[in-house]
Amino acid sequence: MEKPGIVITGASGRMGQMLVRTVMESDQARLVGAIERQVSPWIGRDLGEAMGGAAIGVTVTDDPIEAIAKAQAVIDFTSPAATVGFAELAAQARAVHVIGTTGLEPEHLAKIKAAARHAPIVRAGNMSLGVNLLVGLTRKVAAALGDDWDVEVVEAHHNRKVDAPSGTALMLGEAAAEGRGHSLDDLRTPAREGITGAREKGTIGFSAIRGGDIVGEHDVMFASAGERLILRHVATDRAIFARGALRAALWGQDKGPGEYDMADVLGL
Ligand SMILES: NC(=O)C1=CN([C@@H]2O[C@H](COP(=O)(O)OP(=O)(O)OC[C@H]3O[C@@H](n4cnc5c(N)ncnc54)[C@H](OP(=O)(O)O)[C@@H]3O)[C@@H](O)[C@H]2O)C=CC1
Ligand SMILES: O=C(O)C1=N[C@H](C(=O)O)C[C@H](O)C1
Repeated sequence: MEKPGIVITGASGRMGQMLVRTVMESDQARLVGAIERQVSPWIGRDLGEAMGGAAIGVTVTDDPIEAIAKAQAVIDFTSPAATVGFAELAAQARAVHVIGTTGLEPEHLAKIKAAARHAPIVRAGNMSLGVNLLVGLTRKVAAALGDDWDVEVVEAHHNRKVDAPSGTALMLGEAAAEGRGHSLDDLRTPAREGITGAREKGTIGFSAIRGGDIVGEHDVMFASAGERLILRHVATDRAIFARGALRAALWGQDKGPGEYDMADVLGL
C-alpha cells in the first residue's frame, strides 16, 4: 500500500518546519504539499531550499484547495481562523485533519465539529506523550484530593506565543475539573488583577509566563494547608509535538468521520 501523503499548513512556522523535518525523516509517510499564506516569501519556492537545505521537490503554495485535494492527511499548526478553513477543505477531500492549533473559541470548535461529520479530525492542545499522560494523572489526583486543595495551572512559553492560557493548560484544567466531577467552565477562575478578593473554594486558576525561547512548561499545583503537590511537564524540543502529530495522521488513516484526541491515538 502507498504511504499516506501529508500536507503541512503554515510550513514556514516554528511547528511547520519541525513537522516538515519529521515527515521527511519518516519511512511511513510522504510529504506531498506545503501551504503558507499568500504574503509569505516562501510561496513558489521549493520547500527544502526555503528551509535552507537541498531541494525536495515540494513547492510551497498559497492554494490550499489544490494541495489538500491530493492529501490523505493535513497536519495543521496555524491560527484559529486558518484552521477552520482547512477543516472544511480536509473534510471535502476526506483527509485526516490533525489540528494542533490552540486558542480556538466556541465558534471555531463548532465549525470543526461540523467538518468532522465527513472525515476524521484529531485535535489536541498538546500532541506529546508526556502531556497526555499528565492529563490522566491530573484527573486522578484531582479526584483523590478534595476541594480544600486549590488547583493552579502554571504555564510558561516563548515570547512569540499569542494565546493564553495555553491549549495544554486548558487540557490540564479540564482534566482537574473532570476529576472533581465538573466541567472547567463551572470551576475556572477569571484572570487575576487588582483587588480580586479571596479565592473561591474548589476553583481552578491559571497563570501564564511569556519569555525568551521557552518551548513549553506546565505545572499543575494542588495546594492545601501545610502541603503542596506539583505535577510538572517540561518540553525542551518541539519534535515531541511533531512526532505526536504524525502518529495521529497515520493512526487516523483507517478511522471513520468524527472528532478524536491524542488519548484515542495513544490508547490512553
Ligand atoms: N498541539 C500542540 O502540540 C502544539 C500546538 N502549537 C500551536 O500551534 C500553533 C502554531 O504555533 P507556532 O508554529 O509556534 O506558530 P508560528 O507563528 O511560528 O507558525 C504559524 C504558521 O502558520 C501560518 N499561517 C497563519 N495563517 C495561515 C493561513 N491562512 N494559511 C497558511 N498558513 C498560515 C503563519 O504564517 P504568518 O507567519 O504569515 O502568519 C505561520 O507560518 C499555535 O496555535 C500553537 O499554540 C504549538 C506547538 C505544539
Ligand atoms: O505555542 C506553543 O509554542 C505551544 N502551544 C501549545 C499550547 O498552547 O499548549 C503546546 C505547547 O505547549 C507549545
